[in-house]
Amino acid sequence: MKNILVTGGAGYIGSHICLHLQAGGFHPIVLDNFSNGHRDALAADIPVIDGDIRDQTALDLVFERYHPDAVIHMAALIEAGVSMREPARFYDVNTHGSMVLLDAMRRHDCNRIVFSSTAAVYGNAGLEYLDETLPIRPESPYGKSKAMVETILADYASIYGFHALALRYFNAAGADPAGRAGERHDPETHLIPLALQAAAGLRDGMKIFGTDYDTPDGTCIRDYIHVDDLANAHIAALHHVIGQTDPNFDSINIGTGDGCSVKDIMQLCQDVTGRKFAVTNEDRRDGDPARLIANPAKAKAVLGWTAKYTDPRDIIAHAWAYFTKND
Ligand SMILES: NC(=O)c1ccc[n+]([C@@H]2O[C@H](COP(=O)([O-])OP(=O)(O)OC[C@H]3O[C@@H](n4cnc5c(N)ncnc54)[C@H](O)[C@@H]3O)[C@@H](O)[C@H]2O)c1
Ligand SMILES: O=c1ccn([C@@H]2O[C@H](COP(=O)(O)OP(=O)(O)O[C@H]3O[C@H](CO)[C@@H](O)[C@H](O)[C@H]3O)[C@@H](O)[C@H]2O)c(=O)[nH]1
Repeated sequence: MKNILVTGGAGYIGSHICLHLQAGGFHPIVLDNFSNGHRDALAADIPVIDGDIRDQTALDLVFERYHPDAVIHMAALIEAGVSMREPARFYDVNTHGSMVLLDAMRRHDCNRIVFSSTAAVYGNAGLEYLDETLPIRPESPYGKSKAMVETILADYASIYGFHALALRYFNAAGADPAGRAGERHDPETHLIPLALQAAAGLRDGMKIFGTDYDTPDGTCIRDYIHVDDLANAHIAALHHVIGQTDPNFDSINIGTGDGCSVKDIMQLCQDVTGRKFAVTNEDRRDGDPARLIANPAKAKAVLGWTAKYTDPRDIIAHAWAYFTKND
């Protein structure tokens, strides 16, 4: 059984990936500093180290004890909007933290890594679909902090012989279809969980950040990808980097290929939950690209992966089921 170090594994996406790793015959070991994660989001038999990716000593202990065969590196600060006000924290955790981790991997002869990148690296490309051949132009320090890690990984592949794959996720949403895990950010900033809180009467209503974008209804468009599909993509990615003979770096989009506007999501959340809530228009949020929709063809070609959940109603329904069970 292969040992897989999952940094940030106690977070939203990480906890779903751990479920899939265990089901897929891997042995996850989680390193998380619990700045945004939950111990009870993980099965009791998963070793969990409460530590920071910027802490060389903590990393040395983990590598010496568990000798991971590969790393899934998810630990990061995640909110593009916050990064517009506090860039230093994002470069420190996301970029510098990744370098400390990569150097621990080198010290301990572990050179296979799947990295959580983001659609935010594309910025405002002005195109209908985004594919991996486009030049990247991130708008926010968050997107830039991730783009820098992609650049570093490319050099570590060509110079140090790493096998590295960056998965550029579009907007993760939903919850484990069996209800074992879900999204629990506090404070919450993501669109769908906030709308579900509004549907449940836990907040007064929803604000739409920007209605004057160059999109059909004026609100931002995103490609919402089910967290269960995202977790499956990681299993495929892991098999890919573990099976690779020659060192390599590559970036692959993980999305559905379809987009929903903020207004679409407001309506769908009210339809799926059967509850109405107030929606008001606000100014734009800094750092938001108008439109992010994946061309998912490369994921299919290279990893044999495609999204199973293509109807956003299913994504919202799973998130709502988890929310109503746990709140
Ligand atoms: N949620 C999305 O839509 C989305 C989209 C694209 C990319 N991503 C990327 O996916 C990854 C996971 O995102 P998420 O939504 O699950 O976020 P999350 O905040 O739920 O998970 C991140 C985890 O990393 C941990 N962490 C943060 N800083 C750390 C540090 N210095 N050392 C150790 N652990 C640390 C947090 O405690 C948390 O458990 C992130 O890298 C994020 O940038 C997320
Ligand atoms: O109360 C709200 C919250 C969000 N939005 C809008 O909804 C869209 C989606 O926002 P959000 O759910 O916060 O996600 P993103 O800012 O698109 O970022 C997510 O998706 C990115 C990939 O596209 C990841 O890299 C990030 O980590 C992840 O937070 C954006 O246009 C926001 O302006 C609102 O209008 N009102």
